[in-house]
Amino acid sequence: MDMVNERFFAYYKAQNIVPEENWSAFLAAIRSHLPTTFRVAGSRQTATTLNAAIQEIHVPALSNIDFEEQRIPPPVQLPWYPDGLAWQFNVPKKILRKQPEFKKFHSFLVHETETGNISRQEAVSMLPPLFLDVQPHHKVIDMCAAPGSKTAQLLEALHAQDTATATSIPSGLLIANDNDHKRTHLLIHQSARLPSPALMVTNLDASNYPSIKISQPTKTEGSKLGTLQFDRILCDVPCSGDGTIRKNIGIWKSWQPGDGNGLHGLQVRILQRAMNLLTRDGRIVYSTCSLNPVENEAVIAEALKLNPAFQLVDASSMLPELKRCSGLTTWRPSVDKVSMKSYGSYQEFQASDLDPNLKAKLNEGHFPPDEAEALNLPFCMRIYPHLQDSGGFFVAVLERKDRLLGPETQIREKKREAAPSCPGPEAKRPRLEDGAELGSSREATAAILEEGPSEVDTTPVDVAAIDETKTADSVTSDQGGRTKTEIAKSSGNESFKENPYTFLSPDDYILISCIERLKLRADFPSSNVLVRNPEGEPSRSLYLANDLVKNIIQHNDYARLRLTFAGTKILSKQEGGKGVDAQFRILGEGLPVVLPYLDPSSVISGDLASLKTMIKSYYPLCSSFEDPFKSTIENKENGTLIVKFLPEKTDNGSLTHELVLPLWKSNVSICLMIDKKAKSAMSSRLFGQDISPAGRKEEGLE
Ligand SMILES: C[S@@+](CC[C@H](N)C(=O)[O-])C[C@H]1O[C@@H](n2cnc3c(N)ncnc32)[C@H](O)[C@@H]1O
Repeated sequence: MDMVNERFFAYYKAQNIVPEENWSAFLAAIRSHLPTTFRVAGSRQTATTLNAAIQEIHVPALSNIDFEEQRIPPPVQLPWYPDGLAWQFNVPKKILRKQPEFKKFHSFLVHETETGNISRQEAVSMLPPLFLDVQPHHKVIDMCAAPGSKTAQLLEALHAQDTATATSIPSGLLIANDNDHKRTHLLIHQSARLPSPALMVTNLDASNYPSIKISQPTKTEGSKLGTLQFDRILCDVPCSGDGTIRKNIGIWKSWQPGDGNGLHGLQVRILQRAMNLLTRDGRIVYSTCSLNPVENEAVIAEALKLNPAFQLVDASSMLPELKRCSGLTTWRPSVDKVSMKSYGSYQEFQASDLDPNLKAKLNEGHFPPDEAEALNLPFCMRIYPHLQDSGGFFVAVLERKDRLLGPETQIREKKREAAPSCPGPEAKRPRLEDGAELGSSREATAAILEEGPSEVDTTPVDVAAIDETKTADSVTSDQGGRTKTEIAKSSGNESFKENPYTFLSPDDYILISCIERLKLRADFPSSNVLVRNPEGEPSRSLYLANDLVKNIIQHNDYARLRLTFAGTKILSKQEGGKGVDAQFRILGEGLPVVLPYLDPSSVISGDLASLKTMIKSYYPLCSSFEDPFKSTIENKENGTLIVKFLPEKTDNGSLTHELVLPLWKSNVSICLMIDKKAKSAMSSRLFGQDISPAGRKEEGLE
C-alpha cells in the first residue's frame, strides 16, 4: 500500500501539529508497523505475580534470540505506565509463529488474554483512565464505553482493593454507557472477565444522558431523593480516528480533511453533558484517537466557553515519563477536498468565495477562539506516533474552577446547541478505536472477538442463563403492574428489549437454600441479590449488586435508563442438578465476590495432582482421584462445591498464589466449572502445556 495522502499531508502541515523539523520523523512513524502492547490486568496482587513471571521467566527466555541472522528485541515495559504493568514488543507475525520461544510467549499472551489477566490494548488507549485517577469510592461514568478496554481499566481501579482470590465490593459505581446496543453487549461479554457488583451498563445517547435519581441520607429527614453526580467522567468520544492510521492502514486511502467536521457538534454536546453531570470536586477526561484539532482543542474551547465554571488541568506532572506535546492554540479547518485550502478564522472562512453549501458545514466553534491562551489550551495533551512509537492520541483533563471553594453550587444547565444529534452530512462514520466504523457492528464484533473475549464453555456451563435476557418480549408486568411494552412506550423506548432487574426478598426460600448450602456468613448482603426476568423469580441466575447500584435500580425506571446490565452474576441454576436440595451452582466469575462471605468449612482442599485430573477430563470419576481428595469428595453431597489449592511447585511450573475454584459434584463424577479457555490458560501456567481436552484436540492429540 502506498502510504501517501496529499490531503492528509497538506492539512496537518497547515495545522502545524509538529514543528517542520519533526515532520519527517512523524511521517516515518505513521508509515511503520505499530508495536504490540499489552497491559497486565486484574487485581493488583494477581497482576504483580503475573508481571513478575513475565519479567523473570519470559523476558530472559526471549533475550538474545536471533531469527534469520537478526537479533530480535525482547518485550520492554512502557516507562510511563504505573508499576511497570504495561509492555511493548515489536516482532513480526512470522517470528511469533515460527520462533519457538516467541511462539511460546505468544500462546501465553493468547491464553492470559482469554482469561482476562492480560489486556491487549494500544498503549495510548491506556492513558485516559490513568489521568482520571479513579478510587474505589468514586461514582464513575464512561460515557462512550464500548467495546470496553478503558471500562476494564476503570473497573480495575474501582477494585484496587481486591486480592488474588477475592473481589472487594467497592462503595463506588461505574456506569458504562454506549449508544450502540450491539456494542454494549460486546462490552458486557468482555466485562464478564472482571465481575463487579458496582457495574451498570446503559445504552443511551451520551449527549442527552438523563439525570439519575438516588436516595441520599439527610441530617433531619432520614433520606430524600436527589440527583446522582459523578466524581469521575470519561468522554472517550466517537471520532474520525486518524491517530490509528498505523493500525488501520485503510485510512491512508480514505482520509479527507472534513472527516472530523461533522463530529465536532456531537463531541461538544457529549462533553457539555458530562460537565453537567459532574460533582463539584470531580474530574472529566476527554479523549480521542484523532489528531484533528477540530475534534480536540476546538471541542474543549467551545465547551469551556459555554461552561466558564470549568478549566483545563495542567497534567504535566502526571505520568512524567510520558512524552507529549502541548495542545494547539491555532488551527485551520477545511471543507475543501480539491484545493486543500484551509482557513485560520471563521471570518476568513465566511469571507471566502466558497459555495454556500460548503460554508454551512462549519460554524464558529470549529475555529480557534480569540481567548485560546486564556483557556489554557496548551494544557491539552497530544501524543504523536514518533514520540514513543505509539498511535496518535489526544487527552484533556477538566475540573471545575471552584472545586476547592465553599459549599457546592449546582451549575446552570446551559441551553444545548440545537444541532442534530447525528453528525451532519459532511461527517463520515466515526471510526471506532478497534478500527471498525460506527454502524458496522458485526465486523467490529468479529474483530474484537478474534482478539479478545473467551467463549463460554457450552459443555458443562450455563447456556440457559445466556438466553435469559432474550425473553424480553413476553408480556408480563413490573412492580407497578405495567407490561414491558407499556413501560417501554412510556419511556419513549419502544425498541428497548431488555429484562427488568428485581431484588429478591432476603426471605426468598431459594436464596436462603443457596446461602445455607454455601454456608454464607450473616454479613453476606442478601438483600442486594437480584434476578433478571420479568417475573422477578429466582428461576435461573442470581446477581449481586452493591448498595449504590441497588439504590439506582430502585429509584429509576430501568427502561428510561436503557439498563442493559447491572451487578455480577454469582449463582446459576444447574439443570443437571434436579433432585439436589440446592440446584444452584456458584459461578467462576461470582466466586471471588462470594468468597469473603464463605464459611471456611464449606471450602474443600485440593492438590495440584487432583487439579491436573480435573483439567484433563470434563467429568473425571470421583474414584479416579488419589486420597485424601478422593475421600473428601466422595463424602460430599451432590451439588456445588468450592475447592482451594495452596501454592505448590510442579515439574513445569508453579502455583504462586492461592487458587479457589468452583466444582459441581454428580453421583459418581465431578466437573470443574470454569470456561474451557480459562482451563487452557491455567494448564499452560501450572503444567507447562495445555492438557485440557480442548488443548489436546488443538495439538492433534485427540
Ligand atoms: C472511541 S469509541 C469508544 C472506545 C471505548 N472507550 C474503549 O476504550 O473501548 C466511541 C464509542 O462511542 C459510541 N458512541 C457514538 N455516539 C455516541 C453517543 N451519542 N452516545 C454514546 N455513545 C456513542 C460508539 O458506539 C463507540 O462505541
